[in-house]
Order: sequence, then C-alpha cells, then structure tokens
Amino acid sequence: MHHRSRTTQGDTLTDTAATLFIDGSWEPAASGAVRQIRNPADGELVATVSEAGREDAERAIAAARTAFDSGVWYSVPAPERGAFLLRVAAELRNRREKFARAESLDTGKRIIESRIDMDDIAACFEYFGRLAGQQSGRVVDAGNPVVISRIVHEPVGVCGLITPWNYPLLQAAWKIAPALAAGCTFVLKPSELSPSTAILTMQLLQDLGLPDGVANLVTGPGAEAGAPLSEHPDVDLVSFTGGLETGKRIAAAAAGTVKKVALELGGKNPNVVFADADFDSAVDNALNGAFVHSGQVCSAGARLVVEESIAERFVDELVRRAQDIRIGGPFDEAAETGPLISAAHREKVSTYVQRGVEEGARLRCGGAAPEGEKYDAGFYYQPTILDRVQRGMSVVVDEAFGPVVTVETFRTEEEAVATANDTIYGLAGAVWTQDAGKAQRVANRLRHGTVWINDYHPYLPQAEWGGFGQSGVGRELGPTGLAEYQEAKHIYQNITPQVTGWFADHGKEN
Ligand SMILES: NC(=O)c1ccc[n+]([C@@H]2O[C@H](COP(=O)([O-])OP(=O)(O)OC[C@H]3O[C@@H](n4cnc5c(N)ncnc54)[C@H](O)[C@@H]3O)[C@@H](O)[C@H]2O)c1
Ligand SMILES: C[N+](C)(C)CC=O
Repeated sequence: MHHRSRTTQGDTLTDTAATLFIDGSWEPAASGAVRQIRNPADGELVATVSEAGREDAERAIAAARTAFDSGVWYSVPAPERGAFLLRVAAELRNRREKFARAESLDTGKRIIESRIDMDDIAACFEYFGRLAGQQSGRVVDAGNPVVISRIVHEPVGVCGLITPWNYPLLQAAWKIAPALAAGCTFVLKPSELSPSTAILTMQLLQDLGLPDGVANLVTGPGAEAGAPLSEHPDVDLVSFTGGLETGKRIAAAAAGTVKKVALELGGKNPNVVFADADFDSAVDNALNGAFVHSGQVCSAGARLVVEESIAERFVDELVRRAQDIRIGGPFDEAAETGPLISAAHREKVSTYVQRGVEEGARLRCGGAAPEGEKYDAGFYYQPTILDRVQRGMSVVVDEAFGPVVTVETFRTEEEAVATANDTIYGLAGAVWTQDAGKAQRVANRLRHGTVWINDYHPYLPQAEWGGFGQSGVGRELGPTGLAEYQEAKHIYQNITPQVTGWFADHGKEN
C-alpha cells in the first residue's frame, strides 16, 4: 500500500510497504514481512502491506500509552475534539471516491455500496463530533447540604480496536469516532484481508494534525498483531467486531488484565413475515436482507420465518427473484451483488449448504458457484435458498455469513416469536405485518438488539447497535457508544470537614 512518510503533509508517495502507523510515523514490520492484498472478485493485486507481528503491536501500544498519559489529546477541550471529528467527516466526504474504490478493491464490494458506506462513516464522525461538544457531567444530590457531589466522564484510556473485513472502515469508524470524541488514544488492527481504508484513514488523521501517538495502526493477522491488544496490561479497553469464536478468545485473553471488553459478534437473524404483510415489499426486503453484499452482513436476514398460509407463494417468489440476481465484480455496473471474501470463506459457506441438504433441507436455488469465465478468478457463490429445514440443523443454527437463507414456517404469533428467538445469537431481526399492534407486540418480545418493523437493514449513528445473547457485549453508536469509551468518576467534596467520631481518640482520653 502506498503511504506518506513521517508527519509532514503532502510528502510524495513511496513504494515501500511501510503501512504500520506508530507514534506518527509510517514503518515496516520489524520482521520485514509483507502481505499481498488481492481483489476477491478477480485476484488482481491491489496492495502490498506490512505484516505486523507481536513486537509491532507492542510498539504501537507503547506509543498509544505514552500519548494518552501525556494528556496531549484528552486535555483538548471536548468541543474542540468534536470539531476535529467534524473536520474528519468533511475530509472523508472530499476523499469519498478514493476511499470507496480502496474498500471495493479489498473486499469485492460493489462500488455503489462502498460509496454508501463512506457516507455512513462520515455521518458517524459527524454524530460523535456533535455529541462530544454536548458532553457534560451530572450533579448528584448527596442529601447533605455541605457536600458537592458530581459525576464526570473521563476517557477510558488506551483502546485496542479490532475489526473485520466485511465493512472494514465502517466498523472501524464506529470505534475510532467515539474513542477520539471521548479523549482516548488507540491502536487499530483491521482485518488482514482489508487494511487499505484503515491506512487511508491514518493518512487523513495525520493530514488533519492529530497529535502523534493518538491514532496507531498495525496491519497484520489476528493471532500475532491482534492478540496483544486484548492481553497487554497497558491497554484499558479492547473493542472487537468479528466472529463469535474470536470474540470468546479475546474476552478470555482480556480477563487476565481485567480490561473493559466490548464485543460485536455474529448473528443468525430472523426475518418474520406474517400473512398480512405487504407481499411485494416483504419479498423484496427478504431478498435484500439476505443477499446484499452476498449475505456477508452480521445482521443479514438469514432465517426467513414465514406464516404457513403464505409460505409457498412467498418462497416461490423469493426463489424467482433470487435466481435473477446479477453477480459480478465491484465495478461491473450491471452487477447487483459481488463475490465472497476468499476461497476459504466460500468453502465454508458451501459446506454449510451441503450439510443442510444432507440433513434433509430442500435446495430451492443456488448451492454452487455461478458458471462462466468471468467468475473463474473470483470467489462467487449463488444466492441460495433452503426450505423444509428443521430447527437444530447446523444451517439454521450457525452463522454461514454468505448468501444463504433458510425458510421456517409458523402458524401463530406465539410460534413466530419462539422460532425467531430460538438462537444463541440476538443481533437483529425484522417483523412484517400491517397490523400495528401485532408489530409492536412481536418487536417487544424479540430478544435481538435491533428490530425492524416493515423494513430491513437500516442503522443510524444516533441509535445504539449491538447484540443480545452471544451476539455480543456492549453497544456501539448512540450515546451508549460514546459511554463505552468513558469511565464515570464520582467526585464527592465535603465543604465543611468534620471529625466523624467513629473511632474514639483513646490517646486523648488518657
Ligand atoms: N455485530 C456486528 O456489528 C458485526 C459487524 C460486522 C461483522 N461482524 C461479524 O464479523 C464476522 C466476520 O468477520 P471476520 O471473518 O473478519 O471475523 P474474525 O473473527 O475472523 O476476525 C475479526 C478480526 O479479529 C482478528 N483476530 C482474529 N483472531 C484474533 C485473536 N486471537 N486476537 C485478536 N484479534 C484476532 C482478525 O484478524 C480480524 O481483524 C462475522 O461473524 C460477522 O457477523 C459483526
Ligand atoms: C453493522 N453492519 C450492519 C453495518 C455491518 C454488519 O456486518
């Protein structure tokens, strides 16, 4: 990946893979190792980046610790930190096309989706920029007129931020923006598969004059470059977005130093359709919910839970529409969805589908890579629908994280709720009905962090995002998303100090 060299603005781009950003300096990995990033749509080489190891991560942590302890960032008044975030948002909008192209090249995501992501990222920085300026403490009534008691919010400290490949910069922004708003310093470890927009973001922060050491980046694999962020005593909080098994490892590693842990994990999200739903909108959104970004979305509507009386007609229509979805690379204007991230991931998705069929599910469409020369060099997989599934089948239980939807049916509202909640996860779900009362009743009973009624997928920077159950711990976005990066401190002042008399002064008695 091209990069700028140390600190000054406007340096010429160089060709060395020095993509670690540590204490305001662009550096190669200590080992000298590099990784080639290839576009999953066609295998094209898009970047060569430094492959950080443990030693590099520890240097980055040390830089973030020194910067935090110096107060160079948290002593900046909160409204000024907020104003900085607003400048980040404006500059992201200026650089939108460059960032969107980099995101699409790393992930194979359609360029139109990457542009939308960049807009959402700018909106996230704007939201936390405004929120930072509105921060205030709280005066507490201590019930004693000679006591002044108040709550202040302080930055939690050094944050380790670990992010996945499916929305590389969006997931990082949901952490970077509140961390900076709160006054924290951080080390970001993006997915080793999609580091490019993280590198561009560090360049942007550097260009805007963020003090050295506040933002640090290590590009490299999780076990080496990521693990120190959860283990190291100098990291105060680790915020992770990714898969359930990695999340468990990170939580266990973080326990050794009792650091704060925030986990945004996977989902197996139910899309509940009642017979009285607007049929066309529900079918269209079921398609969108399951197959956008080839289903590589944590909140994908991978479980269609449909009322039995309309199930046959609904699924027939969904199959017809799914078979029609146009697949192609990120810059193919006719394409409606793209490839999976890697050969290994496609193999995992394919195995889930095969196992589902072996366990008795009926394959209604998809179940294989599309045929044709243009697909040969990419990791494509057809939109896939399985019906006649049983609760308990692995394809119904486990997150496939691909373009795979299973169909379950129900007869009563009670059964719909029970089926939708029958998962260890609890990230998101939707309810489709034109009965407002039923919509609210079901939404209230779904054990999921986001519930859409007659819609699928929207998220807002001002609304908390996160999971019930094993979908995670904590919340991103909204006021809670900022609070994750803060410690609440109670300051209690007695303005007329007095002897308590609790312990007698025995010396005085004698
Ligand atoms: N809840 C959400 O908001 C949300 C959003 C996006 C993605 N996700 C989830 O992310 C998953 C897909 O992403 P992925 O395949 O990149 O996940 P992953 O768990 O494989 O990797 C995520 C990140 O963790 C790093 N990592 C791996 N092992 C590590 C270790 N031992 N210590 C520290 N870091 C380590 C990886 O290098 C990567 O940066 C899916 O399960 C998806 O549902 C959740
Ligand atoms: C959180 N979200 C929906 C943007 C991406 C999940 O993979």
